[in-house]
Amino acid sequence: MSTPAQSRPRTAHRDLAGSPFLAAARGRRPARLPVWFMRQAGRSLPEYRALREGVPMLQACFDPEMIAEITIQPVRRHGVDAAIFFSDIVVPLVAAGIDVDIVPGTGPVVAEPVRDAAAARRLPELDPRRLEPVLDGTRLLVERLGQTPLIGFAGAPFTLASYLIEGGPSRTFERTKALMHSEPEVWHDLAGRLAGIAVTFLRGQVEAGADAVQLFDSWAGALTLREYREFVLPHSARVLGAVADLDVPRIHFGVGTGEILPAMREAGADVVGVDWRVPLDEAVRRLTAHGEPAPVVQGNLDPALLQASWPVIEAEVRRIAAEGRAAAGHIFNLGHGVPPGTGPEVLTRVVELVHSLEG
Ligand SMILES: O=C(O)CCc1c2[nH]c(c1CC(=O)O)Cc1[nH]c(c(CC(=O)O)c1CCC(=O)O)Cc1[nH]c(c(CC(=O)O)c1CCC(=O)O)Cc1[nH]c(c(CCC(=O)O)c1CC(=O)O)C2
Repeated sequence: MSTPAQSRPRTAHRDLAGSPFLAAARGRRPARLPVWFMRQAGRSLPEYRALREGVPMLQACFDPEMIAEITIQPVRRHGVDAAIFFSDIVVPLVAAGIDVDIVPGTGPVVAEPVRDAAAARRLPELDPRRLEPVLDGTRLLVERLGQTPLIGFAGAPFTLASYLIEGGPSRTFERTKALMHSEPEVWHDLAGRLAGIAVTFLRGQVEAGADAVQLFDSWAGALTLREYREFVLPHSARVLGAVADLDVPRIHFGVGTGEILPAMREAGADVVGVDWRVPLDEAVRRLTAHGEPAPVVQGNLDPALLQASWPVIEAEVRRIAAEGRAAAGHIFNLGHGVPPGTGPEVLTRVVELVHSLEG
Protein backbone atom coordinates (compact mmCIF):
# COMPACT_ATOMS: atom_id res chain seq x y z
CA MET A 1 0.00 0.00 0.00
CA SER A 2 1.37 3.44 -0.81
CA THR A 3 1.40 6.27 1.69
CA PRO A 4 -1.30 8.84 1.04
CA ALA A 5 0.93 11.89 0.69
CA GLN A 6 -1.76 14.37 1.68
CA SER A 7 -2.23 12.78 5.13
CA ARG A 8 1.47 12.92 6.07
CA PRO A 9 2.86 16.12 4.59
CA ARG A 10 5.46 16.65 7.31
CA THR A 11 7.32 13.43 6.65
CA ALA A 12 7.35 13.82 2.90
CA HIS A 13 10.76 15.50 3.01
CA ARG A 14 12.34 13.08 5.51
CA ASP A 15 14.57 10.47 3.99
CA LEU A 16 14.10 7.38 6.14
CA ALA A 17 14.94 4.88 3.41
CA GLY A 18 18.11 3.84 5.26
CA SER A 19 16.40 3.30 8.63
CA PRO A 20 17.29 -0.14 10.06
CA PHE A 21 14.29 0.15 12.41
CA LEU A 22 11.81 0.65 9.57
CA ALA A 23 13.48 -2.05 7.44
CA ALA A 24 13.19 -4.61 10.25
CA ALA A 25 9.60 -3.50 10.99
CA ARG A 26 8.80 -4.26 7.33
CA GLY A 27 10.22 -7.77 7.68
CA ARG A 28 13.63 -7.16 6.18
CA ARG A 29 17.08 -7.82 7.61
CA PRO A 30 19.09 -4.57 7.67
CA ALA A 31 22.92 -4.64 7.84
CA ARG A 32 22.85 -4.05 11.60
CA LEU A 33 20.30 -4.96 14.25
CA PRO A 34 18.10 -1.98 15.20
CA VAL A 35 17.43 -1.13 18.85
CA TRP A 36 15.30 1.21 20.92
CA PHE A 37 14.00 0.91 24.50
CA MET A 38 10.52 1.29 25.90
CA ARG A 39 10.69 4.20 28.40
CA GLN A 40 14.04 5.25 26.95
CA ALA A 41 13.16 8.87 27.78
CA GLY A 42 12.43 9.62 31.39
CA ARG A 43 13.73 9.09 34.86
CA SER A 44 16.80 7.03 33.96
CA LEU A 45 18.33 10.14 32.36
CA PRO A 46 19.85 12.96 34.47
CA GLU A 47 19.10 15.46 31.67
CA TYR A 48 15.41 14.45 31.88
CA ARG A 49 15.33 14.85 35.66
CA ALA A 50 16.90 18.30 35.31
CA LEU A 51 14.37 19.42 32.70
CA ARG A 52 11.39 18.01 34.62
CA GLU A 53 12.43 19.61 37.96
CA GLY A 54 9.27 21.17 39.41
CA VAL A 55 7.15 20.40 36.33
CA PRO A 56 4.31 17.90 36.88
CA MET A 57 4.27 14.95 34.45
CA LEU A 58 1.00 15.92 32.75
CA GLN A 59 2.11 19.51 32.31
CA ALA A 60 5.24 18.24 30.54
CA CYS A 61 3.08 16.00 28.33
CA PHE A 62 1.14 19.04 27.00
CA ASP A 63 4.20 21.27 26.44
CA PRO A 64 5.45 20.95 22.82
CA GLU A 65 9.03 22.05 23.60
CA MET A 66 9.30 19.64 26.54
CA ILE A 67 7.86 16.79 24.48
CA ALA A 68 10.35 17.39 21.68
CA GLU A 69 13.40 17.84 23.89
CA ILE A 70 12.65 14.87 26.19
CA THR A 71 11.95 12.60 23.21
CA ILE A 72 15.27 13.50 21.58
CA GLN A 73 17.41 13.12 24.74
CA PRO A 74 17.85 9.31 24.51
CA VAL A 75 18.48 9.50 20.76
CA ARG A 76 21.28 11.97 21.38
CA ARG A 77 22.74 10.07 24.31
CA HIS A 78 22.38 6.42 23.25
CA GLY A 79 22.17 6.58 19.45
CA VAL A 80 19.03 4.40 19.39
CA ASP A 81 17.41 3.66 16.01
CA ALA A 82 14.01 5.13 16.85
CA ALA A 83 12.59 7.85 19.06
CA ILE A 84 9.40 7.21 21.02
CA PHE A 85 7.16 10.16 21.47
CA PHE A 86 7.32 11.36 25.10
CA SER A 87 3.83 11.08 26.51
CA ASP A 88 1.81 8.63 28.56
CA ILE A 89 -1.04 6.23 27.85
CA VAL A 90 -3.41 8.41 29.93
CA VAL A 91 -2.68 11.63 27.97
CA PRO A 92 -5.57 11.15 25.47
CA LEU A 93 -7.93 10.50 28.42
CA VAL A 94 -6.83 13.78 29.98
CA ALA A 95 -7.25 15.53 26.62
CA ALA A 96 -10.78 14.12 26.40
CA GLY A 97 -11.56 15.79 29.74
CA ILE A 98 -11.43 12.74 32.03
CA ASP A 99 -10.11 13.58 35.50
CA VAL A 100 -6.89 11.53 35.65
CA ASP A 101 -3.69 12.58 37.37
CA ILE A 102 -0.24 10.97 37.32
CA VAL A 103 0.84 10.79 40.93
CA PRO A 104 4.61 10.45 41.50
CA GLY A 105 5.41 7.05 42.99
CA THR A 106 1.94 5.67 42.17
CA GLY A 107 1.06 6.25 38.52
CA PRO A 108 -2.28 7.20 36.93
CA VAL A 109 -5.06 7.91 39.45
CA VAL A 110 -8.66 8.34 38.27
CA ALA A 111 -10.89 10.72 40.28
CA GLU A 112 -14.17 8.96 39.43
CA PRO A 113 -13.65 5.29 38.52
CA VAL A 114 -15.92 3.96 35.78
CA ARG A 115 -17.84 0.99 37.16
CA ASP A 116 -21.36 1.04 35.71
CA ALA A 117 -23.33 1.68 32.53
CA ALA A 118 -24.06 5.31 33.35
CA ALA A 119 -20.40 6.11 34.02
CA ALA A 120 -19.35 4.38 30.78
CA ARG A 121 -21.94 6.39 28.83
CA ARG A 122 -20.60 9.63 30.32
CA LEU A 123 -17.12 8.97 28.90
CA PRO A 124 -16.43 11.88 26.54
CA GLU A 125 -15.17 11.49 23.01
CA LEU A 126 -11.76 12.91 22.19
CA ASP A 127 -12.02 16.10 20.15
CA PRO A 128 -8.81 16.06 18.04
CA ARG A 129 -8.42 19.82 18.62
CA ARG A 130 -7.71 19.10 22.30
CA LEU A 131 -4.58 17.26 21.19
CA GLU A 132 -3.07 20.25 19.42
CA PRO A 133 -0.29 21.02 21.98
CA VAL A 134 0.68 17.35 21.95
CA LEU A 135 0.71 17.16 18.16
CA ASP A 136 2.69 20.42 17.98
CA GLY A 137 5.33 18.46 19.91
CA THR A 138 5.20 15.75 17.23
CA ARG A 139 5.62 18.35 14.47
CA LEU A 140 8.66 19.87 16.21
CA LEU A 141 10.12 16.41 16.56
CA VAL A 142 9.78 15.54 12.93
CA GLU A 143 11.69 18.71 12.08
CA ARG A 144 14.44 17.99 14.61
CA LEU A 145 14.90 14.23 14.41
CA GLY A 146 16.76 14.14 11.10
CA GLN A 147 16.94 10.55 9.93
CA THR A 148 15.69 8.94 13.12
CA PRO A 149 12.13 7.59 12.81
CA LEU A 150 9.51 8.55 15.38
CA ILE A 151 7.23 5.99 17.04
CA GLY A 152 3.82 7.23 18.17
CA PHE A 153 1.86 5.22 20.73
CA ALA A 154 -1.40 4.70 22.57
CA GLY A 155 -2.71 2.50 25.35
CA ALA A 156 -5.00 -0.29 24.13
CA PRO A 157 -8.64 -0.40 25.29
CA PHE A 158 -8.09 -3.15 27.90
CA THR A 159 -5.12 -1.49 29.58
CA LEU A 160 -6.79 1.95 29.57
CA ALA A 161 -10.05 0.42 30.85
CA SER A 162 -8.18 -1.29 33.68
CA TYR A 163 -6.96 2.10 34.98
CA LEU A 164 -10.44 3.65 34.63
CA ILE A 165 -12.24 0.75 36.33
CA GLU A 166 -9.72 0.07 39.11
CA GLY A 167 -9.15 3.79 39.66
CA GLY A 168 -5.38 3.37 39.46
CA PRO A 169 -2.65 0.76 38.98
CA SER A 170 -3.67 -2.79 39.88
CA ARG A 171 -1.93 -6.14 40.09
CA THR A 172 -5.01 -8.34 40.00
CA PHE A 173 -7.57 -6.47 37.86
CA GLU A 174 -10.40 -7.86 40.01
CA ARG A 175 -12.94 -5.13 39.28
CA THR A 176 -12.04 -5.11 35.59
CA LYS A 177 -12.51 -8.86 35.19
CA ALA A 178 -15.68 -8.82 37.29
CA LEU A 179 -17.22 -6.10 35.12
CA MET A 180 -16.16 -7.84 31.92
CA HIS A 181 -17.85 -11.10 32.88
CA SER A 182 -20.85 -9.79 34.85
CA GLU A 183 -21.83 -6.89 32.63
CA PRO A 184 -20.40 -7.61 29.20
CA GLU A 185 -22.50 -4.93 27.51
CA VAL A 186 -21.10 -2.24 29.84
CA TRP A 187 -17.59 -3.61 29.22
CA HIS A 188 -17.99 -3.54 25.44
CA ASP A 189 -19.46 -0.02 25.56
CA LEU A 190 -16.49 1.20 27.63
CA ALA A 191 -13.86 -0.62 25.56
CA GLY A 192 -15.46 0.67 22.36
CA ARG A 193 -15.29 4.26 23.59
CA LEU A 194 -11.63 3.80 24.59
CA ALA A 195 -10.89 2.31 21.17
CA GLY A 196 -12.29 5.48 19.61
CA ILE A 197 -10.03 7.63 21.80
CA ALA A 198 -6.98 5.51 20.92
CA VAL A 199 -7.75 5.80 17.20
CA THR A 200 -7.97 9.59 17.39
CA PHE A 201 -4.70 9.75 19.34
CA LEU A 202 -2.80 7.43 16.98
CA ARG A 203 -4.12 8.97 13.76
CA GLY A 204 -3.27 12.44 15.07
CA GLN A 205 0.32 11.39 15.78
CA VAL A 206 0.83 9.76 12.39
CA GLU A 207 -0.76 12.65 10.52
CA ALA A 208 1.60 14.98 12.44
CA GLY A 209 4.59 12.89 11.32
CA ALA A 210 5.06 9.70 13.37
CA ASP A 211 6.61 6.92 11.27
CA ALA A 212 5.40 3.89 13.25
CA VAL A 213 2.95 3.23 16.07
CA GLN A 214 2.99 1.00 19.13
CA LEU A 215 -0.24 -0.10 20.81
CA PHE A 216 0.52 -0.85 24.46
CA ASP A 217 -1.75 -3.50 25.92
CA SER A 218 0.60 -3.72 28.87
CA TRP A 219 -1.67 -5.74 31.14
CA ALA A 220 -3.43 -8.01 28.61
CA GLY A 221 -1.25 -10.88 29.85
CA ALA A 222 -3.49 -11.01 32.93
CA LEU A 223 -6.25 -12.50 30.75
CA THR A 224 -6.93 -16.02 29.53
CA LEU A 225 -6.92 -16.56 25.79
CA ARG A 226 -10.72 -16.96 25.88
CA GLU A 227 -11.16 -13.67 27.70
CA TYR A 228 -8.74 -11.95 25.35
CA ARG A 229 -10.56 -13.21 22.26
CA GLU A 230 -14.04 -12.39 23.52
CA PHE A 231 -13.53 -9.11 25.36
CA VAL A 232 -10.38 -7.48 24.05
CA LEU A 233 -9.31 -8.59 20.58
CA PRO A 234 -12.27 -7.00 18.71
CA HIS A 235 -11.53 -3.58 20.26
CA SER A 236 -7.76 -3.71 19.72
CA ALA A 237 -8.36 -4.96 16.16
CA ARG A 238 -10.57 -1.94 15.58
CA VAL A 239 -7.77 0.39 16.75
CA LEU A 240 -5.07 -1.26 14.65
CA GLY A 241 -7.43 -1.55 11.66
CA ALA A 242 -8.26 2.15 11.85
CA VAL A 243 -4.63 3.12 11.22
CA ALA A 244 -3.94 0.50 8.53
CA ASP A 245 -4.50 3.00 5.70
CA LEU A 246 -1.74 5.27 7.08
CA ASP A 247 0.80 2.65 6.02
CA VAL A 248 3.08 2.84 9.06
CA PRO A 249 4.26 -0.32 10.88
CA ARG A 250 2.03 -1.23 13.82
CA ILE A 251 3.72 -2.75 16.89
CA HIS A 252 1.52 -4.52 19.45
CA PHE A 253 3.00 -5.12 22.89
CA GLY A 254 2.01 -6.46 26.29
CA VAL A 255 3.63 -8.05 29.35
CA GLY A 256 3.16 -11.75 30.19
CA THR A 257 1.45 -12.38 26.85
CA GLY A 258 3.02 -15.78 26.05
CA GLU A 259 -0.40 -17.45 25.93
CA ILE A 260 -2.00 -14.83 23.69
CA LEU A 261 0.79 -13.87 21.27
CA PRO A 262 -0.93 -15.27 18.14
CA ALA A 263 -4.18 -13.49 19.05
CA MET A 264 -2.33 -10.22 19.54
CA ARG A 265 -0.85 -10.63 16.07
CA GLU A 266 -4.28 -11.44 14.67
CA ALA A 267 -5.52 -8.11 16.03
CA GLY A 268 -3.54 -6.46 13.25
CA ALA A 269 0.09 -6.26 14.37
CA ASP A 270 2.92 -5.93 11.86
CA VAL A 271 5.41 -6.36 14.73
CA VAL A 272 4.76 -8.43 17.86
CA GLY A 273 6.37 -7.12 21.05
CA VAL A 274 7.50 -9.96 23.32
CA ASP A 275 8.39 -9.69 27.01
CA TRP A 276 11.36 -11.55 28.55
CA ARG A 277 9.44 -14.65 29.60
CA VAL A 278 9.24 -16.22 26.14
CA PRO A 279 12.48 -16.68 24.14
CA LEU A 280 12.12 -15.08 20.71
CA ASP A 281 12.56 -18.35 18.80
CA GLU A 282 9.80 -19.89 20.91
CA ALA A 283 7.63 -16.81 20.27
CA VAL A 284 8.18 -17.31 16.53
CA ARG A 285 7.24 -20.98 16.89
CA ARG A 286 3.97 -20.02 18.62
CA LEU A 287 3.24 -17.33 16.04
CA THR A 288 3.70 -19.73 13.11
CA ALA A 289 2.12 -22.87 14.64
CA HIS A 290 -0.77 -22.81 12.14
CA GLY A 291 1.25 -22.04 9.04
CA GLU A 292 1.27 -18.26 9.44
CA PRO A 293 4.15 -16.39 7.73
CA ALA A 294 7.23 -15.68 9.86
CA PRO A 295 6.55 -12.63 12.05
CA VAL A 296 8.58 -9.56 12.93
CA VAL A 297 9.32 -9.53 16.64
CA GLN A 298 10.47 -6.87 19.08
CA GLY A 299 12.23 -7.56 22.37
CA ASN A 300 13.17 -8.94 24.82
CA LEU A 301 15.97 -8.33 27.35
CA ASP A 302 14.71 -8.61 30.93
CA PRO A 303 14.81 -5.02 32.30
CA ALA A 304 15.88 -6.38 35.70
CA LEU A 305 19.12 -7.67 34.15
CA LEU A 306 20.23 -4.11 33.39
CA GLN A 307 21.39 -4.24 37.03
CA ALA A 308 23.56 -7.33 36.38
CA SER A 309 27.28 -7.35 35.59
CA TRP A 310 28.28 -6.52 32.02
CA PRO A 311 29.29 -10.11 31.05
CA VAL A 312 25.79 -11.27 32.02
CA ILE A 313 24.16 -8.52 29.96
CA GLU A 314 26.42 -9.17 26.98
CA ALA A 315 25.64 -12.89 26.98
CA GLU A 316 21.91 -12.14 27.20
CA VAL A 317 22.03 -9.63 24.32
CA ARG A 318 23.89 -12.14 22.12
CA ARG A 319 21.47 -14.95 23.00
CA ILE A 320 18.44 -12.78 22.21
CA ALA A 321 19.93 -11.61 18.90
CA ALA A 322 20.63 -15.25 17.93
CA GLU A 323 17.09 -16.36 18.90
CA GLY A 324 15.64 -13.38 17.02
CA ARG A 325 17.09 -14.77 13.79
CA ALA A 326 14.12 -17.17 13.68
CA ALA A 327 11.92 -14.15 12.83
CA ALA A 328 11.46 -12.36 9.51
CA GLY A 329 12.71 -9.20 11.21
CA HIS A 330 13.90 -8.38 14.73
CA ILE A 331 13.91 -5.04 16.55
CA PHE A 332 15.96 -5.31 19.73
CA ASN A 333 14.30 -3.87 22.85
CA LEU A 334 13.74 -4.69 26.49
CA GLY A 335 10.93 -7.00 27.57
CA HIS A 336 9.29 -3.93 29.18
CA GLY A 337 10.25 -0.36 30.08
CA VAL A 338 13.60 0.93 31.34
CA PRO A 339 13.46 0.88 35.17
CA PRO A 340 13.91 4.43 36.56
CA GLY A 341 17.09 3.47 38.48
CA THR A 342 18.97 2.16 35.42
CA GLY A 343 22.43 3.60 34.83
CA PRO A 344 22.25 5.33 31.43
CA GLU A 345 25.76 4.16 30.50
CA VAL A 346 24.51 0.55 30.56
CA LEU A 347 21.91 1.41 27.92
CA THR A 348 24.50 3.14 25.73
CA ARG A 349 26.70 0.07 25.97
CA VAL A 350 23.81 -2.24 25.03
CA VAL A 351 23.14 -0.06 21.94
CA GLU A 352 26.82 -0.30 20.91
CA LEU A 353 26.79 -4.07 21.32
CA VAL A 354 23.50 -4.54 19.42
CA HIS A 355 24.83 -2.35 16.60
CA SER A 356 27.84 -4.64 16.25
CA LEU A 357 25.46 -7.52 15.47
CA GLU A 358 23.90 -8.37 12.11
CA GLY A 359 20.32 -7.28 11.48
O1 LIG B 1 2.28 0.50 37.67
C1 LIG B 1 1.44 1.15 37.01
O2 LIG B 1 0.43 0.67 36.50
C2 LIG B 1 1.66 2.63 36.80
C3 LIG B 1 2.62 2.86 35.71
C4 LIG B 1 2.66 4.26 35.11
C5 LIG B 1 2.06 4.66 33.88
N1 LIG B 1 2.40 5.95 33.65
C6 LIG B 1 3.21 6.41 34.64
C7 LIG B 1 3.34 5.38 35.60
C8 LIG B 1 4.08 5.53 36.92
C9 LIG B 1 5.53 5.19 36.84
O3 LIG B 1 6.04 4.81 35.77
O4 LIG B 1 6.17 5.33 37.89
C10 LIG B 1 3.82 7.75 34.68
C11 LIG B 1 4.93 7.96 33.70
N2 LIG B 1 4.83 7.81 32.33
C12 LIG B 1 6.04 8.11 31.74
C13 LIG B 1 6.94 8.51 32.78
C14 LIG B 1 8.37 8.92 32.56
C15 LIG B 1 9.30 7.82 33.02
O5 LIG B 1 8.92 6.63 32.92
O6 LIG B 1 10.38 8.13 33.53
C16 LIG B 1 6.25 8.40 33.99
C17 LIG B 1 6.72 8.75 35.36
C18 LIG B 1 6.40 10.18 35.59
C19 LIG B 1 7.09 10.76 36.77
O7 LIG B 1 6.84 10.31 37.90
O8 LIG B 1 7.91 11.66 36.54
C20 LIG B 1 6.33 8.15 30.28
C21 LIG B 1 5.82 7.06 29.44
N3 LIG B 1 4.75 6.23 29.69
C22 LIG B 1 4.64 5.32 28.67
C23 LIG B 1 5.61 5.62 27.70
C24 LIG B 1 5.85 4.85 26.42
C25 LIG B 1 6.98 3.86 26.59
O9 LIG B 1 6.92 3.01 27.49
O10 LIG B 1 7.96 3.92 25.82
C26 LIG B 1 6.33 6.73 28.16
C27 LIG B 1 7.37 7.54 27.41
C28 LIG B 1 8.71 7.00 27.50
C29 LIG B 1 9.59 7.64 26.48
O11 LIG B 1 9.27 8.69 25.91
O12 LIG B 1 10.65 7.04 26.24
C30 LIG B 1 3.63 4.29 28.51
C31 LIG B 1 2.93 3.78 29.70
N4 LIG B 1 2.47 4.45 30.82
C32 LIG B 1 1.84 3.56 31.68
C33 LIG B 1 1.85 2.29 31.05
C34 LIG B 1 1.23 1.06 31.65
C35 LIG B 1 2.20 0.05 32.06
C36 LIG B 1 3.51 0.39 32.77
O13 LIG B 1 3.74 1.45 33.26
O14 LIG B 1 4.37 -0.47 32.84
C37 LIG B 1 2.52 2.43 29.83
C38 LIG B 1 2.80 1.39 28.79
C39 LIG B 1 3.95 0.51 29.18
O15 LIG B 1 5.00 1.01 29.61
O16 LIG B 1 3.76 -0.71 29.06
C40 LIG B 1 1.20 3.86 32.97
